[in-house]
Amino acid sequence: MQTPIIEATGIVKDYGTFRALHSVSLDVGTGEFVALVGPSGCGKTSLLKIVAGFEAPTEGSLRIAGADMAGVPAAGRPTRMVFQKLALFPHKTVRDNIGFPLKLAGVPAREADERIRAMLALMHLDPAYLGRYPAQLSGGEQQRVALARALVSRPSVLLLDEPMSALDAKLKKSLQAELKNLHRNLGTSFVLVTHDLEEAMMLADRICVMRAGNVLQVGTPSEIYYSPVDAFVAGFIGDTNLFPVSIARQADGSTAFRSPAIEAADPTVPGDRVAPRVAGGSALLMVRPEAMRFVTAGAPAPFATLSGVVEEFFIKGASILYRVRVEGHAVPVVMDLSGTPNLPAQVGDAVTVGFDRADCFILQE
Ligand SMILES: Nc1ncnc2c1ncn2[C@@H]1O[C@H](COP(=O)(O)OP(=O)(O)OP(=O)(O)O)[C@@H](O)[C@H]1O
Repeated sequence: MQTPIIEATGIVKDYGTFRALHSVSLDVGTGEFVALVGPSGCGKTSLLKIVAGFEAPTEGSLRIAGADMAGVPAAGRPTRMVFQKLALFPHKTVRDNIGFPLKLAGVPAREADERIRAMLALMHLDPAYLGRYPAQLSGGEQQRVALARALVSRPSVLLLDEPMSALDAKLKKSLQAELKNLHRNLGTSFVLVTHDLEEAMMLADRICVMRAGNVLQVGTPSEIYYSPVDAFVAGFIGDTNLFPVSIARQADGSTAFRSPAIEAADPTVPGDRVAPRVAGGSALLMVRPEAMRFVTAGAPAPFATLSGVVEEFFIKGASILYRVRVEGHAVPVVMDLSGTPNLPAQVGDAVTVGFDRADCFILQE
């Protein structure tokens, strides 16, 4: 990570007797894009509001750009926040909405006009919109105006609280692309709260997974997806296979596993394919659905196999999702379609499913 712009250390937040954040620590690098994800009520918005200065932490320290933020009001911080629910002034035009922070800062009219127009162009909004009121814009356009207003004062950090959740799928896609471009071009650090995991994976340099007021894991999308710290993170970030196994750690750092459903000549995985907290005894063997394949005659033998019967399948455009019943469990298998209409298996077919050692990861139950 580059030099941190945000350093949140041991942040506790109590609302009355309810503790919403339990000693949360998170650093965000200068120019970095971090997504906060986690189930509803886990404390994402509380953390964002503490960074923005809309809530004070009960305990802990927050530094932004090296300065302690204790007692610094929201307006005095180098941060701006964009909310899920639009916070545009309904009775002000687009020009006055975007220009509002500049007016507060006493920026001369001519410079303000130039900056407002530059923001409009950056957000791909027509200058003819300057005289319109928010109600005369689509939801996506309103969010672009809200982004323009947040960015016009050139903050070091942009805080985004589910800015796209009220938009339809198509608008959402275009605004996501816009955000990615903005981030690339501006050098501003972004912290995005989102429920949409695909969005987090697509946009963020690092993802912070929270649960019940705690940070469970912070990592790149690939670390979170392929090396989750526990079964909760694994299941939260995408569909996955979690096979119950009994394990024994070996002297050389590798781990041997046993499962009645899985056949393998040498059932061991290297130490780097085991989550740090895993001890011995029972554990879960994770294999992502797209790392599983049907075993066919003549193809190289996989590391391990399971036998079952195809229960159902769904064609999802370029790929196909199979659910294979193995000893009472439905095992998801996702494969790319080869471009032919011939499917690799039909419902009711007996199949052998295989996967490679490099695609295994062992987690605590
Ligand atoms: N002002 C408040 N007073 C009392 N409790 C609050 C207040 N704000 C939030 N909470 C509680 O704190 C917890 C965390 O809320 P927060 O809004 O930070 O969660 P979240 O992860 O952003 O949730 P969501 O994804 O649903 O927006 C929740 O249980 C919520 O009910």
